[in-house]
Amino acid sequence: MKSTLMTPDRIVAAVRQQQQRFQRLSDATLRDHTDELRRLRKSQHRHNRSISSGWQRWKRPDAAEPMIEAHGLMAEALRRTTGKLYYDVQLQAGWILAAGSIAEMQTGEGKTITTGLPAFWQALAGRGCHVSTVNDYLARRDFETLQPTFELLGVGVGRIDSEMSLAEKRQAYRCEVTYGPGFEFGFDFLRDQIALRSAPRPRLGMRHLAHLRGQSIDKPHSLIGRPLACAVIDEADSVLIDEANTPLILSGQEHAMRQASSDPEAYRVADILAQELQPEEDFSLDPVDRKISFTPTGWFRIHEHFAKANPLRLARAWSCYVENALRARQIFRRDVDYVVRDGEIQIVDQNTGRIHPERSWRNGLHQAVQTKERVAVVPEQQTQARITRQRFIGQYDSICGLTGTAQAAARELKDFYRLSVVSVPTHRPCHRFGLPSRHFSNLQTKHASIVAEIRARHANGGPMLVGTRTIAESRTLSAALHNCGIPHRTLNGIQDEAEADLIAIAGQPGAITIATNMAGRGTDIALTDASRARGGLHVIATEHHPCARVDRQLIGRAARQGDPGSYQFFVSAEDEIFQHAPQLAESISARCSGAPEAQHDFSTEIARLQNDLENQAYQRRTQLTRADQWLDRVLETVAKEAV
Ligand SMILES: Nc1ncnc2c1ncn2[C@@H]1O[C@H](COP(=O)(O)OP(=O)(O)OP(=O)(O)O)[C@@H](O)[C@H]1O
Repeated sequence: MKSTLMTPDRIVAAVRQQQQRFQRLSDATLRDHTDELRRLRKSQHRHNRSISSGWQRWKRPDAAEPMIEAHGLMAEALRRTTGKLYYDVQLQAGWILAAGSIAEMQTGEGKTITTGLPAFWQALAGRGCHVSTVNDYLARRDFETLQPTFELLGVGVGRIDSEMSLAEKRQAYRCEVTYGPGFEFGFDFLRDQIALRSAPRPRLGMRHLAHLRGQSIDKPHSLIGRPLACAVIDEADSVLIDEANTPLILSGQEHAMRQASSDPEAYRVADILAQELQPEEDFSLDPVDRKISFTPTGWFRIHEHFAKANPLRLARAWSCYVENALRARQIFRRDVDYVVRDGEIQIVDQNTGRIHPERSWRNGLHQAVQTKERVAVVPEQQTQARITRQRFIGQYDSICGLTGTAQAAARELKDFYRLSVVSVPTHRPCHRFGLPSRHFSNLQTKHASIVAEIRARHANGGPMLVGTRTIAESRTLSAALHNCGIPHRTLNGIQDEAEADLIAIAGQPGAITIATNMAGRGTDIALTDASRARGGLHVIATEHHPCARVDRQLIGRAARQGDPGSYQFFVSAEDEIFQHAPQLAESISARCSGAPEAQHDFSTEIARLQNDLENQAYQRRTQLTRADQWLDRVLETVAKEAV
């Protein structure tokens, strides 16, 4: 007997059929259809039938019908507003997402417009849908792309960013679809938790009484968002996996803390001592875990010095000041971990390459770095609320996501978020061409070879993207190109030009763009016919990232949508990744003896190293989750005992 379940082909054919039907209707009639679907979705939700319960459920034709109609409407609205027709693979991915799974779509396959399909479907349920991206730039770009489409269908759409006032944000959250960077949704959630905590509690039994009367107890007026219903997460592996180790922390200044810890003299004295302490003799340094351990001699010197620190107002043990000062001097590097701008220390996010002026390190470390850099020491901030990303994501009733690099993280997505990954084929065959990696003994020879390579390729006139790990390296290469008179542009967060303007010209013939990880994910470099004819975008990756997915995202800037494109890695034994594998660094150096470049390919060994590092990171995240779950159980027990 033939199966009646909806297969990807049937789904696509059914959506196309709906779209054809809608093509004959006016914009106003499309809005009427949206209203009808809205009523249906809301009533389904009231009867608790509509929450995504997995991909399989939506393969049943009866369940699938409203979703097919919704996707047909969205497809027609997209055509009218942007002139684009969803590709079959995008409709398949939209379906996977709307059914609550992760869709793996290769880089450049058009995830931006695909997010519109699940967002529209979820918005119809009337509880708000967040479309979460990794940064402000992508949130704005994606919002601007789909705003006219949603508006044509009469769906309210808004956007949040960290610069907005609370009133502007409240307005954006009232919309049916809200775009924003994932971390900002998290911070607003924390702000609301603080507001709820400080609001007067209703008297015992009032909530129950109000419920019986069909009333609701008013929430504090200061709330920014509304209960978290659904999130469509772009670059899902970055948000759900890579950032899972970094909790969201909302800080503020409190009087007592300010009094105790803002004494710049304490940081200054600690900084002087940190410069006197000797490695090995007084302390040892673990660059991988970024930890300092003091030797007995070191402890003696710290306590000896304490006499000088004694009259100062200290917020914590004196040794913590010295340890922070040492970490600031030995581990935290300017133009790598932070930049100094406008008289401030501004943190660089190591995953995204973006600079975050609003962030600060905690427990006195930020002040230690300020002291080292001789900028004004600002009062220490105190944690007001914190939440791990996993716990925050768990607050949504349903989530789905998409990324070009999901399969490599499939086990973790299943274990931690109960999300399945479904791979979607590419729209056109991919023509990305990888050149053999090149290996050097030291940074200097590697940089010289990169410059020589750029110069040689520049003659051909194809556009180039040079992806660096750090701002410092982007500056080094930029200076070298400048000395050779090779015109180029730099995208590293401290450039003068606007990011969108730089991206807009990066695909033109002869364009050379040196960029940190800022351009590593989500960035769409559009080619011209002339640059296609010269082989498309060529990506030079100047270093391997510990996480292979990040490397794949970078090379995924080339050869998108069936365009030609190529990439090549340049590796040196002094690259940061080899801090985790000194023997491998030695092997590379040994193979270079007598020559600047190794005549051996180390790609397999490097892939193995990345795999090991990913496993270690996975273990760390598992521990964090277990600690979180343990905390949940403790809180639950305490709450039960209190009743
Ligand atoms: N259906 C379509 N018709 C025409 N052009 C499309 C279509 N879908 C996507 N594009 C174009 O393809 C390019 C890549 O799209 P987009 O940046 O959304 O890809 P992506 O999958 O998000 O990439 P990344 O993996 O790098 O984040 C864009 O220029 C976009 O306009």
